Parts: sequence; C-alpha cells; structure tokens
Amino acid sequence: MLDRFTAPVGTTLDRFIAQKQEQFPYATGELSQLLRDIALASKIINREINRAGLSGIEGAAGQENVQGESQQKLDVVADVRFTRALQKGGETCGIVSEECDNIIDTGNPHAKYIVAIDPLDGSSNIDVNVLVGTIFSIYRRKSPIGTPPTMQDMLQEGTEQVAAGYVLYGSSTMLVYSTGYGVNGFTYEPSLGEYFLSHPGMKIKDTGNIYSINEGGYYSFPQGVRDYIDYCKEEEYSGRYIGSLVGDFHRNMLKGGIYIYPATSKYQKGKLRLLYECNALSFLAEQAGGMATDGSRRILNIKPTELHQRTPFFVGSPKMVQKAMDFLNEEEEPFLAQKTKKMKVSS
Ligand SMILES: O=P(O)(O)OC[C@H]1O[C@](O)(COP(=O)(O)O)[C@@H](O)[C@@H]1O
Ligand SMILES: [Mg+2]
Ligand SMILES: [Mg+2]
Repeated sequence: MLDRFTAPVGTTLDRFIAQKQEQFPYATGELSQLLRDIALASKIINREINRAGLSGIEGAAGQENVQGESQQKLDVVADVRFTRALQKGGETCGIVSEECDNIIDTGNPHAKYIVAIDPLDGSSNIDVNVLVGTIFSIYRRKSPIGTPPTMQDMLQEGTEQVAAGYVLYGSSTMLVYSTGYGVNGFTYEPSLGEYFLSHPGMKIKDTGNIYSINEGGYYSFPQGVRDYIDYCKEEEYSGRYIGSLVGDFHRNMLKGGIYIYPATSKYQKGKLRLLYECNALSFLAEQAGGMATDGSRRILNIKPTELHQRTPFFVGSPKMVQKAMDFLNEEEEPFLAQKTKKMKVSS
C-alpha cells in the first residue's frame, strides 16, 4: 500500500488531490483535474437542488430516458451540467450517462479518460426533499488517443476503474471517492464554496444490523432473498430504506449494513445499472473493506455487454453480504418452513 500520506481533517479537496498526486511521480495531473471538474459540477447541482422548489425545476421533464423511465427536470439539469463540466474540463473523451442513450463524445479526442455517470440518483425523492445523489466511475480509455471514444472504452470491467465516487445532496453535501488507495469523504461548506476532508480513510464494519431493501416486492423476490429478509427479521435487524441508492449505501458505509436490490418480476435482471451505479459503489465498498455481488458473482468482475445493462445488487458489510449469498445459493426448503418444522418438533 503506497499511502504514506494522511491528510488532517479540514484539508480542502483541492489540496488533498494535489498532495495525493505528488505521491505518484509519473502523474500528469489529468485525473486530478477530472476530479476537480466533477467537484465543480456537483457544487452547481447542489445549488440547483437546494432551491429547486423556488426555481421551478421540480417535477417531470415530460420525456423518458433510454430505460423508459420518466425523466425529472433535475435529472436533465444534472446531466447537462456534468456533461458540460466534463467537456469544458478537457480530460474526458467519452461519457456514458443514465440520461443519454448512446456514448457522449465530448469532442476531446486527446483526453485519456472515460466517465460513466448517474447524474442524479434517487430521482423518485427529488420532489419530496429527501436526499439524492450523483454516482461516477472513471476509466482510462482503451482506444488510441486522438480518436473518438468507442464501445470498447465504455464496456470495461469494474476492476478497470481508476477512480469512483458519489456525491450526496443531503442534510449536508458530501463527496466521497477513491482512486484505489482507500476511501475519503469531504463535506461541502457552501459559504466558502469548498469541500473539506471530514471522513478520512472510511472503513465499513464487518457486520451490522441494518438491512436495506424495498420489501414492497417481497413476493416477487427469489426465495433465497426472502429467506434472508426473514432471517434479518428473526435477528431483529432494523429495516432502513431511503429509496436513494447513494443514501442507503452511505448510511451502511458509516454504520454497517447491507443494501439489496434483487431480481424482481418487474426487473428480472435487477433494477440498478452496472456501469454507472453498481461498479462505482462496488469499488468503494471493496476499498472500504466491504463486499459487492450480484448474488453469485463479484460485481467488479462482470464483463459489461451493454451501456445500460442492469444487475441484481448485494452490497455492504462483508459478513452480511456473504450471509445473504448463502441463503441465495441454498437449495433447502424456505427458511420459515424449516423454522416452523423445528418449532413443531420441539413442541
Ligand atoms: O423505488 P425502488 O424500486 O425501490 O427503486 C429505488 C432505487 O432506484 C433508484 O432510484 C435508481 O436510481 P435513479 O434514481 O438514478 O434512476 C435508486 O436510487 C434507488 O435505490
Ligand atoms: Mg441511480
Ligand atoms: Mg439517476
């Protein structure tokens, strides 16, 4: 582990990025600048979100995205702001965004990075003043410098990420990211327009007692998932579900816990998108000592085949994810049936 540098709480994001870069003698500063571009765009989005109720950018945009979901105005605003910041920043040659069907060619053919982004996560919570987020992954391009971005550049395994992170627009606004050397969280101070290091070296607990899943779909979940939920209830774990992936993930990072979005009758391959939701959070989870699977495979080893492909998602404290997978891969009869039988035998 190369990390000889631990920045004190209160270090500005800019300074942190610069000091980290100094650790890599061959670094040329493009990744640093790209991270700054994302931070800048997030400050603008933060302002838009805070005043959404006044500026008329609440509500639906009146069109659908490639996934057939009705886009919220803020989905579109966030998409435009991030795309523009990455285009102007000059370090990104191609973008895959939740809100855009195809690869966005930024017109920076000499740039060496690719960004996959969920500009606004938790869209169903925008108009009800519940926290939302942004999720991003950064890759080095595979195609030659000087040429347009290709599908090969976009469809890389999560293990190829050079950095990933999320922004949380909640009671405070935070930027949490990793470049593969641990996870650090920064809190935004709007009056100074700066992010300050507030959560250095984030680590997720080995286990916890929070499970996070939309139980409304219980009867359409695979039996193993139902069994795991029944087990969590048996153990009197707390159910917590914000409905914004970034929020549920962040809470579990700090307190321990598991977030699950399984295959359901409506989303037979799961709801969440591999390239710009699950890969980024899996990278962070693993960097923090956690685990992330699709129920059987490590998310980061899934070879993507489509820009907007979905996957079941199990992420969080390693012991809890492992337990959920044990239930999922168990052939035996349902957990509750076993339990009832045991109770009958003992009575
Ligand atoms: O309403 P559901 O089916 O529980 O889905 C909620 C999940 O869908 C999402 O809203 C999907 O993300 P987007 O809002 O970016 O489309 C996640 O943030 C959240 O965890
Ligand atoms: Mg999302
Ligand atoms: Mg989104």
